[in-house]
Amino acid sequence: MAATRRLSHSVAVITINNPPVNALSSSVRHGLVKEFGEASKDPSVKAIVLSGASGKFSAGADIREFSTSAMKTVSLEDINATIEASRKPVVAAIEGVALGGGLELALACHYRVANAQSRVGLPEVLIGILPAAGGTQRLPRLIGVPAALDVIVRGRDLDKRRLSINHVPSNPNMEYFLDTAVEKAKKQFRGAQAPIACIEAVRASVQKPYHHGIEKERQLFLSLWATGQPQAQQYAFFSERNVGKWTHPSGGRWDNVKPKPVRTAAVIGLGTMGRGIVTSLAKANIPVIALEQDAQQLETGKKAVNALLEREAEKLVKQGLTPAATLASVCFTLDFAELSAVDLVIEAVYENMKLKKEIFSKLSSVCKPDAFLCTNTSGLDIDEIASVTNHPDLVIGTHFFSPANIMRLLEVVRGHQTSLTTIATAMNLGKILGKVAVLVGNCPLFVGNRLLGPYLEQANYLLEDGCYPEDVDKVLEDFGFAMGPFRMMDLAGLDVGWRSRMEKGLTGNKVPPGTPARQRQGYRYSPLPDMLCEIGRYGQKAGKGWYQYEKPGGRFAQPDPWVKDFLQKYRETHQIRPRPVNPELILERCLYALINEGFRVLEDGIASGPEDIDVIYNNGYGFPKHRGGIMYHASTLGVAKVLDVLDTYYRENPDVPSMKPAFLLKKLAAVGGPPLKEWRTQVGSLVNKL
Ligand SMILES: CCCCCCCC/C=C\C/C=C/C(=O)SCCNC(=O)CCNC(=O)[C@H](O)C(C)(C)COP(=O)(O)OP(=O)(O)OC[C@H]1O[C@@H](n2cnc3c(N)ncnc32)[C@H](O)[C@@H]1OP(=O)(O)O
Repeated sequence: MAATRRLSHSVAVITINNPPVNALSSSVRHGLVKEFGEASKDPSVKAIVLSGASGKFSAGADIREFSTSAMKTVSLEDINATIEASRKPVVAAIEGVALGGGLELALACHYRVANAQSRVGLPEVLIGILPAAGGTQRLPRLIGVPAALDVIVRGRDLDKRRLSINHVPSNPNMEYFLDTAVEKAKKQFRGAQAPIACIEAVRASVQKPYHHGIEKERQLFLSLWATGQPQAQQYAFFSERNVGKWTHPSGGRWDNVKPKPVRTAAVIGLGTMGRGIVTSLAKANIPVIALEQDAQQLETGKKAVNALLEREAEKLVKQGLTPAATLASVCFTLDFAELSAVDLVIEAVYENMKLKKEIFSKLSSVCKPDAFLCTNTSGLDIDEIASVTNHPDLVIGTHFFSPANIMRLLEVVRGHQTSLTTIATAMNLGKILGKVAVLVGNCPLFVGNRLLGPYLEQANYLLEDGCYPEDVDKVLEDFGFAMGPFRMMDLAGLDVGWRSRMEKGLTGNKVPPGTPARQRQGYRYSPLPDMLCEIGRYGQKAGKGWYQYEKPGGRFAQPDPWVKDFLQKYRETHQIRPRPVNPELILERCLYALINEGFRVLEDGIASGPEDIDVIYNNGYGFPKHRGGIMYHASTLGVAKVLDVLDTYYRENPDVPSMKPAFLLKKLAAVGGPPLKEWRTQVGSLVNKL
């Protein structure tokens, strides 16, 4: 786990060896104590070098040990204190990664040398804790409080090499500076405790001698641990890694099916999604052909892609890096024939089955026979799209999230005939693009958007019952969501859902005459969003929706007196007596709707485990990571409680079928509410559609 070798006569090199990332597990820590003790005692050793095997210094504490008694054995800070106190010079030789406890170890050394490619940082805050092995005390002493806060509170990597691009630390009014940082972190991280604890620990480095600071750091760690947030965030961390390990009932798996290389790609359609996808491919150095249907749209798309690439380049330059992606790696065309040699195509035209089928049929005749054909649909049937091609086994859904060059989530949707190689290639492409790819089954709206349905339905019912959009949004944003449902609808555009409801005959002229306004097929229905669309209130892009904005396309949502008046009149028309709905109830109704649909997705075999749903919702829909995810949250509430609340609601509202408790939820409650990691086994007995 840690071994020493001698260089020349006098230098001892201690190497941490714990594949794959040299995490500082209990046995590594014991190894370090032993090797360091021996090197210190050996009179022939004049200097000690600490390094990591396989080109990685260390990714920090072993996160899997946090919930175990192994944490209580020899502490990293004790090791750090011993290293720092050494009379012999100790040098950290950093390669690859020095993250978290790995960097704290390096900070305790007397000198640090790093190769130019190393990633150095304190990402503890991202898994709900703080750097509690002296990091919050030593880093401010090394680089000053403002720079240290930036690294510790945001979990950012330290700038690679070019110190000249850093601001000179200046702190005339430290208390005010730190108080402001706390206020900012509260707003930015919405309920996450780790960033606040990080700031308080750094405050201790300013106010107190080192050993007091270290004590404070430890106390803060322990109180953070008691909040449950670290456990939730660490679950989210491992879930993101687990979803890459996809499996298929036929026995195909991530580790026994080889992806094909994607050397060239094409994107069809240069609307918002297409532009982002082209940029994402170009950033990953994949030459891409971008196709539009007419010269004007092609030119507009080209300008937009250029602007996105420039923005990406600016970001890299600010970090002291050299941008690789340029417009030169993108070829713009109107001619399908130019797609004849590409390895993979991503269709990103608007959501219309007829159009998508026309495109796929054309692709099937112009592309080479082994080209992978992906559709960026956000919910249409992959099998129907595949049915018009010669090779339905090469067709797969790649559902990107907007803006596609920034959002990390990629839902990879497998059709019934999609081959294992196609799955492996799409999942691998996600990785190459720097995304977290989750394999899901084919059902209307897939996983993420399917869950949105019952959630938005409840949000609309809350307006009918007496709430206003800002009341509902506030509750969900206070819970930690990046955005409440109404701000989210305004951002996405209300017309998207409206068009889909018109196609389904839920609104517009296909609704049978005599249908009650608030009912469809005997079930409760809220026509509120349709009514907004009918008068052009499509959301942000129209300058008005559930809120009003400073201008069309404006971003600053303001409660709109018109909406208040509209809702009051609506309630009067339908003789609804408004009643106060307390925040707990708002939260419960929206969250439980999400959770229940999550259980249905699992029982339908559309997602292979609760972690998959959580990764999708955390990364695509702004669910707060410090709460783990929707399904993780359900497990902390307890399935019995969730079932009880849903049961009560459904008994009182039998016309809202989305709240009828899922079969799997009942099954889990019946077997005593096993821990989340055992849920897959319960799902296993149900039909797997993946
Ligand atoms: C009880 C109270 C006592 C109070 C005292 C408290 C003492 C606290 C002590 C010290 C504080 C220090 C805390 C920490 O150091 S926390 C850890 C901080 N480090 C991180 O968050 C880094 C996390 N890892 C990564 O970002 C990446 O994994 C990477 C950049 C290192 C490598 O990325 P990549 O090459 O893409 O590989 P993967 O992400 O897929 O990872 C490979 C493999 O390794 C596992 N893994 C990664 N990091 C860790 C880790 N720190 N601990 C355990 N396991 C880790 C990862 O899960 C993958 O595993 P696999 O899926 O099984 O292959």
